[in-house]
Amino acid sequence: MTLKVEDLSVSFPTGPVLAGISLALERGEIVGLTGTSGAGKSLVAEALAGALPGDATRTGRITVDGALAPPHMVALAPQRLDALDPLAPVGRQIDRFARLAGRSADVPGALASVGLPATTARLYPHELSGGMARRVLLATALATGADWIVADEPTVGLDEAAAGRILSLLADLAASGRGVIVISHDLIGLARIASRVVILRQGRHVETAPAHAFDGLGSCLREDFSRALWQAQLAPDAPC
Ligand SMILES: Nc1ncnc2c1ncn2[C@@H]1O[C@H](COP(=O)(O)OP(=O)(O)OP(=O)(O)O)[C@@H](O)[C@H]1O
Repeated sequence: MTLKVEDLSVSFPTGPVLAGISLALERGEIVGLTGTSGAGKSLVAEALAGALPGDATRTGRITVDGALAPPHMVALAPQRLDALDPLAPVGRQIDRFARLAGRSADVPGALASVGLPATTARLYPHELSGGMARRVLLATALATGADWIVADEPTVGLDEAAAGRILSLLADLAASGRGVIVISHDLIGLARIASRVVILRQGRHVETAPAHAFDGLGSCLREDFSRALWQAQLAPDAPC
């Protein structure tokens, strides 16, 4: 099965912010989405999940195997941890998301699929570590039963070890047959788990590069902008 975004554009009353974005994703695959701050990554995620702000106008097609994707086909694990309701225990929030998607929730199952014990269901968001909160956001997305998951900056604010565990978890989700889009500024992490990385700049598509192009100084990347983005992340002792 293939999820396709074709010629996606988004504008607000203040003007256009995304134009002509296209990407494709297979089940079992991870595609990365990156770009500088404000490039439009979160808006792509929100468009995919049918969660754009009310004053946004969207054009373009989002399809699965050629048919328009119905609501709840793509589940979003949002960037902001405050997307979690501070007044509700984790289990109730997972249950709420599942019901919104018309499913009865398997809360322990959703928690287990992100490597959290069933007892996490009783905790409130303020009792979670950053890594646990990221996992809970993924669990709410998985509880909807969606085959397509968008994780928006799932490792931001985490130390290297916790970020590595989240990336492994996303790889496991893809290995279990889901299609996963991972939005991140961490190109090194993305290149490790994604097959391709889509690069955006100021609301426009720059290039879609295979993961192996993020190597050395990025000489296999097509665009100067992509190379600059990649080189900015290289360790100071990288070969020159
Ligand atoms: N509700 C809105 N009304 C008007 N403009 C908006 C709205 N939401 C986002 N934008 C604009 O759309 C552009 C893209 O925003 P978006 O949040 O998708 O960027 P991003 O690439 O995810 O950035 P970051 O990496 O900082 O999270 C920005 O210029 C932003 O100011």
